[in-house]
Amino acid sequence: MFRAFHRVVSPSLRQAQLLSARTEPRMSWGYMLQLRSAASATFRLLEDSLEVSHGGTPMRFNYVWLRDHCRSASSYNSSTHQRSLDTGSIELTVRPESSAVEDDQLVLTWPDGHVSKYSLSWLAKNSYEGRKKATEQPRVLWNANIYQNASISSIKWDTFMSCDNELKKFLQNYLLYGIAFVDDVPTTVEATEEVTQRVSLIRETTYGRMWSFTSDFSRGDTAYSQLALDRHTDTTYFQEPCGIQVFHCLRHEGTGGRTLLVDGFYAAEKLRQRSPEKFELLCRVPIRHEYIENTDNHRNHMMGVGPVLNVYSWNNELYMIRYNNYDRSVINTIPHDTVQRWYIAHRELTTELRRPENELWVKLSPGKVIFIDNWRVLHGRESFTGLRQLCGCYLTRDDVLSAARCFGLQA
Ligand SMILES: C[N+](C)(C)CCCC[C@H](N)C(=O)O
Ligand SMILES: O=C(O)CCC(=O)C(=O)O
Ligand SMILES: [Fe+2]
Repeated sequence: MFRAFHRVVSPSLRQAQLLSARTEPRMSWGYMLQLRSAASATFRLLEDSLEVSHGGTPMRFNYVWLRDHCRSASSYNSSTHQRSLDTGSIELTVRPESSAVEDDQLVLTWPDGHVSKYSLSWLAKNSYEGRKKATEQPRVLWNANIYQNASISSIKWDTFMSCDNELKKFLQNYLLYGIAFVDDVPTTVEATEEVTQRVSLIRETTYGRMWSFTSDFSRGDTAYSQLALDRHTDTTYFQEPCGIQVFHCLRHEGTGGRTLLVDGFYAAEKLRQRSPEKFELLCRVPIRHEYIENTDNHRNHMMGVGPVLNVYSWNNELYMIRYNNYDRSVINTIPHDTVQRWYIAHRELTTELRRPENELWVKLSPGKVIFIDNWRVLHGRESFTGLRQLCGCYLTRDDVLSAARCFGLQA
């Protein structure tokens, strides 16, 4: 917080300070407010924005933005956390008529007399310059060793269902690693449904709400066979791929059938380090995925378009990988010279994803429910023999993240 004295620099002094300003943008009007305190900050009113220097990089706040983000009672309803102000009514050339510092707040008075107040901590937290350097979601990227050495304590059904602290612990694991387990779950579809509803809402898809399947070819997809499945993310053919995949193996009388898990972000970050331009290409080139099903009971034609790697534009942080070589459709969204470069980049990512040291193999035994971040962690399976029954569902990502945030976790 900044409880401070301030000093309004007189217009004659302003010129001098202007000249001494190093590489800062031209300040053609306004004046400087100086705050001296433990957290000292300097405010400068520039042509089109307010500049706040506080510690490191100066932060710039556009004037329309400042008016738009006014938290006064007439501009913002703090009980619904919604904006009341009509942004369309703000003059796009608006500038504060005067400014002052009172207590912990920067006070701007607009030409129509409206007064807006902003605390330094609020400005710092909401600046672009701050977000650019910050991480949206802290994660521990892993290969098999890293994950195993983390020795994450197991979460048990009983306490998970009754104790909020266990749920919080589970969500923390899930956010950090992109996978989390609940053990000792009764081996029924109903109990699996209950355990997932503790976390989020179920996302109903063409496969149903809760699904339970065996290798009976009941659907037109390789998942419904005994064949091995290479690492992939699911529902790449949705415009928004499902956020979370839940698996519970209710029974398996036979051999094989282990589950393969690979942290897609670990592999992608390796690619970013080794070949930034290949990483960048995979972020930029849109690829189509498709699911075409034409069986007696099911007719579907799904299509989703998006790059293999997705990063936030402001901080380049990865937030989604779409990787499914089975469901990837015809590439016709890029010119031929880019196609070759895309295959090279895709090959290097594939090589990373296939390194044996990155593979975490687990045998899902009845009672063990796994939650997989389908935007980050790839899954696959070993071929198997015998009767194997797997149930599970997809969850909505928004609701999982919301649950985590309500516990105060960063998500
Ligand atoms: C999970 N469940 C068996 C219901 C569906 C499997 C979907 C398989 C599809 N190829 C994909 O990867 O999205
Ligand atoms: O059978 C398995 O273990 C998983 C199959 C699969 O990839 C899926 O259902 O999405
Ligand atoms: Fe899958």
